[in-house]
Amino acid sequence: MNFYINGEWIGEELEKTDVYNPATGEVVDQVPKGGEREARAAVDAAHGAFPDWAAKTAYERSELLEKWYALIEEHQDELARTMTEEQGKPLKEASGEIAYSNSFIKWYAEEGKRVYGETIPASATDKRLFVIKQPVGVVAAITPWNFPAAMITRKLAPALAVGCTTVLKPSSQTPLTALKLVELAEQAGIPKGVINVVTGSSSEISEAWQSDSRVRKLTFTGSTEIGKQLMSGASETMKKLSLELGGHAPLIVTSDADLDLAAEQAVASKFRNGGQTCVCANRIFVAEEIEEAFTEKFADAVSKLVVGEGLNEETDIGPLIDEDAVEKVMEHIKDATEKGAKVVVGGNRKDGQFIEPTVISGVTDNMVCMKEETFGPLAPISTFKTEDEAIERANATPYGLAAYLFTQNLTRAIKLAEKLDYGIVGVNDGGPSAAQAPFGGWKESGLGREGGHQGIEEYLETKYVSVKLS
Ligand SMILES: NC(=O)c1ccc[n+]([C@@H]2O[C@H](COP(=O)([O-])OP(=O)(O)OC[C@H]3O[C@@H](n4cnc5c(N)ncnc54)[C@H](O)[C@@H]3O)[C@@H](O)[C@H]2O)c1
Ligand SMILES: O=C[C@H](O)CS(=O)(=O)O
Repeated sequence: MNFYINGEWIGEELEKTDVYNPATGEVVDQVPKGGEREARAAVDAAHGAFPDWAAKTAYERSELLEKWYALIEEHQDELARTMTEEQGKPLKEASGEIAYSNSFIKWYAEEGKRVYGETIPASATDKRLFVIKQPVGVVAAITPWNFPAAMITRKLAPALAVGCTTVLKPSSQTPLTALKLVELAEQAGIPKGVINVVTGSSSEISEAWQSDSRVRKLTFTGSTEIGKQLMSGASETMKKLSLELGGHAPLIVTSDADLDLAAEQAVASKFRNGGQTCVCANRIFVAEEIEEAFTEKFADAVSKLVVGEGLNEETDIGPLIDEDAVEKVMEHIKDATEKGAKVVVGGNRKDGQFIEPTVISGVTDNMVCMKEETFGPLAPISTFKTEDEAIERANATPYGLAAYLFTQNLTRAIKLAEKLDYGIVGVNDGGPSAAQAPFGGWKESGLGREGGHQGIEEYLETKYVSVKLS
């Protein structure tokens, strides 16, 4: 597949990069290896298209987003298959992600029509004070491999809804889903230059965009390490920033939790996308008096998860994205067991890039898996004696994206949720993410929000207008 700049599919003449199927190692397709020249051409296109796109009414832009939404619905199966082939997640999850990604388009097609300003009572009779909201301008978006559709529409939908134009660099490991989404945007009639996609050298492309003063917003989803680099680069031209970064979610099971629900939701949170999800439960804290009962239920459910190629209907756990990811998970397991943790389920690497869904118990905070984002199918269980201990340990991390809490006591739920230093807290809910709600992290998990009415503010500038009457 080629990439898309100013309404043209180009890149045929460029060197190509292979896109691999992580389940089989086979080459699925190739994409052009773009660089600085293509990155600048994309900004030229977006900058040129901005005035006309911003001048449309929110209703006109909404109609085009709705057409895009309808085409994605129509092509959901094809998109899901493409995602599974390039990212590895089970087809049922890929279909779910397409629907989730499309929900952002639907939500922001409407939300764009509700960008309100305000009037402010003046302190002088000959003045009128107004606040208006205007689109930021050209937006650069850089996205990760683990959610090849949702991480893109979670940015493009609000940006387009308010009149911004965009340049996008998807992960070089999973560019095909992004390119197919943009094919459908073109078919929907979204004008040339409004969406531009470049595949290729991350550093060359992002450096070109960071240094270009015409790019007024950088929105990045990925690791905290890269996010910090981009934050620094964006400061050169004072771009608005949205950073959706790494997570290290605690999942706390209190003594009065519904253990069947807690086990079910812990499996859902931990093993979605094979654990390669920023809001996955990474550390499971269980009240010591119910450790045995919870671990039995949780381990029993984990032992039933089917590992295999994502295109097989019965698969629950697909491959990890690459060899580095496999080695990281196996290192976390090795480190923990060498320090005294016990393998309750799994623990072994299978052929290729597959790892058995793994549960370890007797975990202590000196183990690497309790300090670093594992990003794979490893569930470490550690016990706690008091709620204060659980909260203190849960918060003892530079990350602050998602946290989970299981209790049947409403007062306890509210009080503990308020004490967790995280941007997202699931109470008896392992899957809180939704287009209508603000998704984002505290501390080193990021800046800004995606989703909800908060998510549209990221693409708007506020302007205060003071009128002195004659
Ligand atoms: N908070 C969230 O919403 C969220 C969502 C998904 C993933 N993540 C995080 O992303 C990470 C996994 O994704 P990943 O491996 O793709 O992350 P990554 O940071 O390695 O890459 C993310 C994107 O940045 C690009 N990139 C890599 N190096 C770059 C550089 N030097 N300059 C500019 N761009 C560069 C990559 O090509 C990719 O497109 C995990 O830490 C996960 O927690 C966070
Ligand atoms: O991996 C990160 C995604 O943002 C997770 S979610 O699908 O939005 O919950």
